[in-house]
Parts: sequence; C-alpha cells; structure tokens
Amino acid sequence: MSDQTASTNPTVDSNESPLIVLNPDGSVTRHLIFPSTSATVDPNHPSRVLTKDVTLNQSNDTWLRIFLPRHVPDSSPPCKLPLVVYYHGGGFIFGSAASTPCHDFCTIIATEIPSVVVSVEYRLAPEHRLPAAYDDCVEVLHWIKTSDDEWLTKFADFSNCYLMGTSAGGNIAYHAGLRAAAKVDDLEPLKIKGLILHHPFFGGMERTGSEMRLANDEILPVRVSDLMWDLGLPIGADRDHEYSNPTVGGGSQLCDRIRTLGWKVMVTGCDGDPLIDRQIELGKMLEDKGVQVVAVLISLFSPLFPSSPGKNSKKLPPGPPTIPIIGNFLWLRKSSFDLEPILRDLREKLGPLITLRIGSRLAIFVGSYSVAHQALVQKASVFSDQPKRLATGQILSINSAAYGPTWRLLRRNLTSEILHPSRVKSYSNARKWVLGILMDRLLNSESQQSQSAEVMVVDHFRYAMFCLLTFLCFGNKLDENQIKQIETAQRRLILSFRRFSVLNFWPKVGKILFRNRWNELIEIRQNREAVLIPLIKARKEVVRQRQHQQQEGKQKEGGEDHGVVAYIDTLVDLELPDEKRKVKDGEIVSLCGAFLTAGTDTTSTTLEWIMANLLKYPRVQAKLYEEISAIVGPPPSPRKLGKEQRVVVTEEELQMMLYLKAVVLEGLRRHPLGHFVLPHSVTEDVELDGYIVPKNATVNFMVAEIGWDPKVWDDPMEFKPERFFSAGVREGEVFDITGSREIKMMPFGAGRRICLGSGLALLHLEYFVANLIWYFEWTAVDDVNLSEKFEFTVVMKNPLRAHISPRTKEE
Ligand code: HEM
Repeated sequence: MSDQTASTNPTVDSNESPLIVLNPDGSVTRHLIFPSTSATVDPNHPSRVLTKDVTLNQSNDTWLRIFLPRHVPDSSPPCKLPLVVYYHGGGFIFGSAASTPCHDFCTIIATEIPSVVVSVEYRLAPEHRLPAAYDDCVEVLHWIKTSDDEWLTKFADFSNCYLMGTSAGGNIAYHAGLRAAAKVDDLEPLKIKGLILHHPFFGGMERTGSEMRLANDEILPVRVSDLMWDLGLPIGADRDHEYSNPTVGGGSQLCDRIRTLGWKVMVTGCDGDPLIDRQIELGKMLEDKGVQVVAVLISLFSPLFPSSPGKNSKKLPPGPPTIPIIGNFLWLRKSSFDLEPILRDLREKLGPLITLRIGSRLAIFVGSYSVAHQALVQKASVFSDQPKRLATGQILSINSAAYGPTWRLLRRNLTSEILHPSRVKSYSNARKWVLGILMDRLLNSESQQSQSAEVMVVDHFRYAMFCLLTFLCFGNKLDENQIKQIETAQRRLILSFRRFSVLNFWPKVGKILFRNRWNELIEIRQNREAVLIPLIKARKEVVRQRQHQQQEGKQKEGGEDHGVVAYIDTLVDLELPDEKRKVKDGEIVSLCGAFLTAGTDTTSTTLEWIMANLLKYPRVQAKLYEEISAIVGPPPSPRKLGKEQRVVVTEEELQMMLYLKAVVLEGLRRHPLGHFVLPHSVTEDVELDGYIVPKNATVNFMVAEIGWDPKVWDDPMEFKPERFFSAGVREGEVFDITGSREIKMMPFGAGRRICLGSGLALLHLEYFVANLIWYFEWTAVDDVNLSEKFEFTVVMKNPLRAHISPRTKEE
C-alpha cells in the first residue's frame, strides 16, 4: 500500500455505502458488521453441532471456535473425523469466527463431511497488516498439536487434517499451508493432507481479463478489492507482493514441498467472479509445479474427502462434492439459466436428480420427466409449496403464496372468476379489438413504405398483450398512454429483478450494503402503485355503483363491454382466510401486477418464438396457411376493412385447426419460457426416486431438458409440429399438456401449481398465430437466429425482424 493512501483516510465502499472509515486518530470504524451467533454446548439446543470458543493467544486477542457434529459423541464406539482448520473471509479487514455466515458455513462443513472444524479468529487489518493473520493461522496449528482439548483428542483424526478458507481466508489457507509445508515435522502428530481454497482472494498489479470485464462487479468491484489490498498488505507493498500475487517469480519454492508431501489442493471459483482468472492462474501454476490440483471450476469438481460415514448425506440425491462448495453468495447472483450448462453436465454424470447447495439452501434439480411426474403429480401434496418469500418478492401473489388457504383462495378466485371458459369467451370482443390494434401497428410500422415492410415484431406483440390483459384486469379499453405507462412500470420491475436478487442474500445486510439499490426497488414499486392505484380506485367505484344498481334492481344500459367482469372486481370483496380481512389496495396492486406479468411477456415472447420458427421454416408456414384457408377461406385485404368490421379467424374455427395446435405446442416444447418452473419447496422429508428430499429443500424442475429429452422426442432440437401426430398422439386427439397422466413436456409446469392461465395462453397464441398467418405472408429479413438470452423469461437474443406482406392485395 502507498503511504499516501493511508494518510488520505480511504474508505472502502461497496459501491453504495462506506464499509470502513479510517479515522484521523488512526483507529478505524467498520460499518459492515455481520450478526453473530454464540457457541453452545447445550445438548438441548436445536443446532446440528456442538460448538465452543477457546482462547488461542490472549495478548493478540485471538481465539478458536470448535465445531463437533452432534451425533459423534453419541456414536459407539466414537469415530474419529477429519479435522478442518477454517479461516473466514472478509478481505483481511472484516469478519469473525463468530459471525453468523461463518458459523453457519462451518456447521455445514462439520455436519456434511462430517468433520471436526476449528474456525480461527485471527487479527484483522488495517490495525494488524499481513502477515499478522498468517502468523495467527499457523499458530493455531501448533496449538492443536499439543492441545489436550477433549473434542480434539477424542474425535479429531490428527492424521487427516485440511486447511480451508473462503475468499481472504482462502489466501490465508494457502500461505499458512506454505509455512506449514516448510515445517511439517514441527507439527507432528498433526498431518496435513490438503488445502481447500474456496474462492480465494488474490491480486496483482496487472489486471486480469475477468477483473477488467467485471470491474464494476456488484459484490467485489475492482476498486474495493484494491482498497482491501491497500489496507491489508504491509505498508509500502504493492499488489505484486507475494502475499497477494502467488504467481510472481513463478510461484513459491514451497509449492515443490507441497508436491513432495503429496497434499491435494482444491481451488474453487466460479465464472462471473472478477477473481476467477486469478484462481485459474493459481491452479495452473500449482499444476505446472506438479501439485495435485483437485479442481478449479465448479463443474469439474470431484470429492476431496474420502466418502463420509454421514447418515443423511447418503440418501440425498447426488451432487458435486460432499463439501458445500457453492455455499457462496456469488452463486446467488446466478440464475438457474446460468447454471444450466453445469446442471446438464452433472445430469450426464450423476443422473436425473441432483443436489446443489446454494447459499445455505439445499436445491434439488429434477431432470427427468418420470421423476417430475412422481413429484408434481403423484406426491403433489408435498411438492406444491413455495420457498419462503424473498425480500424483493411480491407482497401478495398466487405464485409466491405458500401452499395453504390463502394460495387456495387466490387460485380458486382467478380460475373460477376470470379464467373459466365461459368467462374467457366473454372477452372475445376485447380480443378482436386487440387484433385490430396489432394489425394496424404492423401495417403502419415505421418502415411500411413498400409492399413488403420490415417489422420488429416483439414490441407490437407485447403491446397487444398489454392491451388485452389490462382489459381483463381493469375492465376498460385503456388509452395508449395509460397502457404504455403500465407497461413501463411493470417492465422496469421485472427486468431489474436480477439486479435486485442480491438483496435477498441477506436482506438486513443487503439493505445496508446496497442501500441505493434498495431505494431504487422501493421507487420502482411506488411508481407502479402510482400508475395502478388510480385505475384500481376507479374500478372499485364502478363495482360499487354496479352493486348499488343491482340492489335497486336496475341494470345500466351499456356498450358491448357492459357487464364484463374484470380481475379487480373479483378482489374487492375477497377476504383473506388467515387474517380475516379484505385485500388492501397495495395487495391488489401486487396481485394485478403478477396477473399482468403472468399473461403478457409470457405470451408475447412465446408468440415471437413461434413466428420465428414459421419464418425459419417456410414449409411449416405454408402448411399452416393451407389449413387455415381451407377452413376459413381466403383472407380479405387487411387495409380495406375498418377496425370494427374486420373479419377474423374466430375462436370456434380455431378448434378445427389441428396443425395450428401442433405448431403452438411445438413452439412451447422447443422454446419453454422458463427453462425451469418457479422453484417449489417440500413441506416434509419425502422420498423421491429412492432418495430423500429433506423438508424445506428447494426443488427445481428442468423444463427445457425434459422437453428436449431424446428418449421421448426424435430430433428434439428440430421444430417439427408433425411430431404431435406421431409421438403417441393421433390426429384429432388432444395432447395432454397438463402431464396429469404422463409428463412429456411441461412448459406450464404440472401438478397443483400448474399455470392456471394455460388455457387462456393457448387460446391467445392460437388466435394471434392463426390471424397473423391468415392475413400476411411472413418472410425472414436475414437467416433467423434462434439463440437465446435470459431476461425475465428466455427471449430471442436477436429479436425477430420480418417482412410482412398482405396475402390479398388491395384492388
Ligand atoms: C405462454 C404463456 C405462459 C406460460 C409458458 C406460463 C408458464 C407458467 C409456469 C411454468 C408456471 C409455474 C408452474 C409451477 O410453479 O409449477 C406458471 C404459473 C402461473 N401462471 Fe402461467 N404461463 C403462461 C401464461 C399465463 C397466463 C396468460 C396467466 C393468467 C393470466 C398465467 C397465470 C399463472 C399463475 C397465476 C401462476 C401461478 C400458479 C400457482 O402458483 O399456483 N400464466 N405459468
């Protein structure tokens, strides 16, 4: 660190709020203080481990926390467990062995391996710069070898010891390891077998590719790691000091010693972390020196520890290693979509049920149609809950409600009041109105100069779906300005959900660390309320007047939409069963927001995917047009007809169009919007395919993998609607999209939580596809590129551009 930096009172900021301030008197104030957990030897405490704190060095104020799995003292004869010496993370500046994240993490290591864990409270910088922490962490090894602590002498296998650390603790484990390797005889009877460097923190003067790419990373931006090095390294040292850059000068000579001792070194990292290139460099350097490097990236892991005698771990579905390598909050910023290639690889190796540990959660992934059927249909009562509501989640919504009376009420209300076939039919005028709007927009789109215009379709599709769903929600044909406002408010919220997901990691800490982001979320929600509440209030007034007129036996004469029941109407008098009160306006906003989200982006994105395939495969489009025109006749010119008299392919006619249905199903199979359904959680320990899924575990279903399974579908990545007439489904027979008998694909989920808008979605898709193909011939602008990208749903990476030309020209 430069002296200059030290004297200018640097603050380490997390992008949004200072975490540490150097005071003029030389002291420091830390603003990042994690909650702490006390050690307990109380046999009645519900923890899975017994823990105790022991002084290491009074003058340095250092100590240790020892973790002993609860079942070990009770087993007979007591078994000896591997010993893990653990160093916490925190950039050398923050953290403690007593902090709850560290305590919880050590609890997992102790119980899952299982092992005796000694977690070290070492001295922190900048009060004690490096190598103070290294000194403390080696001192602990000497303390252990002579200790007469009963837990260690009785239950720890001193000949099977590992040094492990997370982040800065990984750096410490590496340096403590080098020092220990130099003096193994002095440590007898303690025998180190390996080092576990869990997302270790290293640096260097020259930026790596990942540091440059992720310079503004939300968790560890480069300026924060630079300041951590400034405050942690000896005064005058720069980031190429051996403490921070282990590869300078070709690496320490002591690595050769590690090689000859036969220690294994596990280096874990994940892409998306600015430190990943340094972790890979370290792994390579060690490998070049002949050290047994166990793994560098998550997907390549193999177990470091010999298989454990743990009871439950045997029954859990298999996962990468037994140690909780993904128990790092870096993974929380990853969506399931990012994990998909890793999961695909794991499914190949481990089978269709996989366990991953994400944060402190157990996440089970189901990658087979038959196991998905077992869970969602046969054991529906256990697999239909939702994980606990996230801090950034909706206040009240069907999809986030726990499996219980409130969810049941909300679901029943929407199904019977809005999505019931007879009610859906009553919205047919609205569909016709929206089709007119869509046609006009397509025809008048900007580049509509020539006979054959180029159109960017998705914005028009989305706008059309907003027109339709806002009608169902508010009961009015809103004007363009109102619809745009709602669309903007809704999309701001859903498109930023990944940015906000970091706030869920530890809501209390997240709110401090990412204060601006938290305020931004509040602002976006308030903005949505400002847009929706006036509409809700206006509609409530309509409902009140209607009730009043009904009481007086009067029915107002009205236009074609008179008497239409809107979603809000059904919520006004709804009473929540748990709290025995009516739904508040803020909750109506949340329910309506979820309703609009569920019905707009989902349908418009699927529509875009289907149209993309119809452009890519003109043969399919031609066949579809043939079917439509054979039933409906040739289309009129779209320009000639006024909005109200526009002739449309009607909903009754759709029922006769089997190829159309197959095209829509094939679109849903080939391009499921969520490659995973919303995570479920289980309400009790339950057996699934011979394994135990423990209570509260999160269960994810690999929808895309299931719909692309070559055991079920020939050439699964091809777009072939005809397959629905051969894969066990004969012409005229309806394909069971609900999967109640057997799951072959599950774009709408399956079981009790199945999408309750699937009927409406299919109708909307069939209606718009049929009419768009009937009126226009669609051709591709360039080769249609079907690459995917994850937004809120899985969307086209290159939005579809098309030429449209009316099939019937104006005379
Ligand atoms: C192509 C369009 C659509 C697709 C692909 C789709 C897909 C899904 C999926 C995968 C789920 C989660 C199922 C599970 O957790 O197992 C879901 C839930 C849900 N969907 Fe849809 N959906 C679509 C359209 C709609 C529409 C139009 C509505 C209503 C207006 C709707 C309302 C819902 C609701 C309320 C839930 C929550 C169900 C619950 O938790 O009980 N969806 N949808």
